[in-house]
Amino acid sequence: MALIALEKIRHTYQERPRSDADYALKEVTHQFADGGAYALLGPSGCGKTTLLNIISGLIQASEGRVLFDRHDVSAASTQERNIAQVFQFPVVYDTMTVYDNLAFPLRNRAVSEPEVARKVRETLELIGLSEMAGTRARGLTADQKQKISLGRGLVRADVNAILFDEPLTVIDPHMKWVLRSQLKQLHRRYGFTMLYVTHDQTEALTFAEKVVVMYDGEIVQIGTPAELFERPRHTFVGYFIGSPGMNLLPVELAGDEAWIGSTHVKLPGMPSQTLTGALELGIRPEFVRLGREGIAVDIAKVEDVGRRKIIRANLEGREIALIVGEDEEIPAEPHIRFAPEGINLYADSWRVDLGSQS
Ligand SMILES: Nc1ncnc2c1ncn2[C@@H]1O[C@H](COP(=O)(O)OP(=O)(O)OP(=O)(O)O)[C@@H](O)[C@H]1O
Repeated sequence: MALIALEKIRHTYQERPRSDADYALKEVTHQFADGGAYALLGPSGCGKTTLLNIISGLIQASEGRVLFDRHDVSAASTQERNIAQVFQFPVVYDTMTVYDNLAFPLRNRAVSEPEVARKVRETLELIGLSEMAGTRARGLTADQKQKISLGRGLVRADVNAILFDEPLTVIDPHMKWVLRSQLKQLHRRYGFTMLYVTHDQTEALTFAEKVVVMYDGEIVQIGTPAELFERPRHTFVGYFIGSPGMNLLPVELAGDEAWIGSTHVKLPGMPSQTLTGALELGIRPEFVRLGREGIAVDIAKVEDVGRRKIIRANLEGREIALIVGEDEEIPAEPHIRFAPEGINLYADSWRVDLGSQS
């Protein structure tokens, strides 16, 4: 396994890029620790696959360098980089048996047959295909074939990293959950460096130790699931992670008070910098309290979602989502309060340090 460093990586698919907007990746500098489990999370088109392919060597970046353990591999092929890659759709040899499909990458590297047998059996067990070792791949279902692809990625112990690009798309929901937990266990057991591309926050948050959130060709935040939830650095992270996402309300500032129309909210601290651009107060639905005191609101909608209720309230024409327990009573004259530890301030979409907060 290797430490993977990206230095000032930029990439464009256009021959004559004129501005930043022509770049699929605007500028990425980041180190993926040896043995780390990372998810690259972001909406369709934000540059996740481009970044993954630059790491694997399928694409050469227009600018910048890729280093594996401090060696410059920018010009090296995927094979030279010794990377295993699992794609969204199965890549299997139809005429081979399930066993031979998994043995193939090992035999290619002249691994001894007893070792091939040991590794293949172990991997078959992991992906739940032991019973099918002797079956030809041709007749298998799409999700069985994808399990073979996963197995082929996992069978080699000597790779520098395993890269997954939305590998569970074709797998049914229950098996998705099983495989995700198995990947996590495998990471704990063998310490592979794993990078996992997804646009699904549940997948990212359950798989990864660190989540790399991408938006419009840039990394906007790298953090643990708790950090992304508690302190989103960018409004996109607040909105994209969480269900429902963070409430974002345009505000005007007067000292340590934020004004939402004619309503004011005391901030937990004073901004430590001069602010420019549009200001927004961000608060997750989990930190909005419902009661008989505070800011008067109208309730527009109540949704029952299992053990909690999502309430959509209306404050001076702006919608605010809040989450309450399933048995919590909705007062006849509802009011809300913002828990101070949940209040964030954003200037031009970036989080402002409020002194007292971490
Ligand atoms: N081969 C290509 N030629 C031209 N443009 C491309 C090519 N591949 C990707 N792009 C563009 O680059 C941008 C980033 O695409 P990329 O596939 O990396 O995003 P993504 O986050 O992986 O999205 P998805 O989840 O839909 O795969 C998009 O605007 C896309 O249209």
